[in-house]
Amino acid sequence: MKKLGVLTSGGDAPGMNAAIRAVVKAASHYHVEVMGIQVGFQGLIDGKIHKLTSQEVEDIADRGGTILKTSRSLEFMEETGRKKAFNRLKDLDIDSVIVIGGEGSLKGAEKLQKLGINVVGIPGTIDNDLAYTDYSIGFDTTLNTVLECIGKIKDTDYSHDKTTIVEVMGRYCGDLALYSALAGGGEIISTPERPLDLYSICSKLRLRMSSGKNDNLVIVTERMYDLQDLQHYIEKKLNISVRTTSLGFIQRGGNASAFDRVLASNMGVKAVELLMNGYSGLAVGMKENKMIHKELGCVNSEIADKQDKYRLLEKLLG
Ligand SMILES: Nc1ncnc2c1ncn2[C@@H]1O[C@H](COP(=O)(O)OP(=O)(O)OP(=O)(O)O)[C@@H](O)[C@H]1O
Ligand SMILES: O=P(O)(O)OC[C@H]1O[C@](O)(CO)[C@@H](O)[C@@H]1O
Ligand SMILES: [Mg+2]
Repeated sequence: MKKLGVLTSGGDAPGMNAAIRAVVKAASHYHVEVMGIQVGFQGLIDGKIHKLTSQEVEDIADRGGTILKTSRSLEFMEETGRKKAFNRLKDLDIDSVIVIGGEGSLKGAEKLQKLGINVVGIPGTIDNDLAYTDYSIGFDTTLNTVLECIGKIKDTDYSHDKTTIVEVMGRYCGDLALYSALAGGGEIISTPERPLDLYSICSKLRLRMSSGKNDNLVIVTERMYDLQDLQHYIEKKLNISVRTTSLGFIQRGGNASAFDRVLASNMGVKAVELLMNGYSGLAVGMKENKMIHKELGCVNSEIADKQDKYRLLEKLLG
């Protein structure tokens, strides 16, 4: 490896900074120069690239967001944009790039690799929607933020005997809702993997109310319902008053959890080591507590099997 570029892309995720730190530290261990590519693939196209020093990343492991900034680049989706990005790398003699981002970013990484750059991807997204890895960087921190918020909502729900609908992020993946419920943060959940229709949500609520539980938390993944319609439907059907909270961007910020920092550190170092050993076109991940790597082409098509987790949930929620 001659010179390494690193970028963050897609939604920011807590732990991305810890991954950047690990990449820079590991590269410096092998005496490889690292260039920080600002603002994701768009910054690469625009040439926003500077040398990243060990000093610059010394104190960033805990910080949420990404010091490199990020973007969703429409231009990189086009071949002409990607060609510009490729030329920027060639001009600066950067032969290898580490892409930290979600499933979209790893698709972008695969395309960059096909242009002849050595590329390794690191999964960084709060959505945890990459099936090849048990966890992506950011998911654990966000899950903890969601649980903290839900805990607060539950206090007021209990005091007023109220039902609340809480909408969490995840794009088309229900993991944030699923794991929140597994951790005791919700009694009724609806996710893209196991969607409930309005009628079923009311039936479940009715059952809980008939057993004397009048403060109930319905946790749903974003983009599944018009929240106002859902609230009004339940209110009318069950003759109760319902509150609705969409947790929004509070979920994406905040200091990275210890888990995410350690995961990011492992992944950052592993990505550099793969490149040092001549590998390319791979994404690093974690499966059953072990670091793994897979071909970028495969990671993008793998579908997650969540059966076990949903079976566990059935036993917990009854
Ligand atoms: N098929 C693709 N080809 C080339 N580039 C892509 C492709 N899909 C996504 N990208 C690039 O990756 C960027 C980020 O993708 P996306 O918006 O899907 O976020 P993500 O990486 O999945 O992260 P998150 O879901 O956490 O926000 C896109 O804006 C685009 O620049
Ligand atoms: O920041 P934006 O572009 O509004 O994206 C929001 C999306 O990003 C995520 O926070 C992370 O992918 C999703 O959960 C959410 O759907
Ligand atoms: Mg995504």
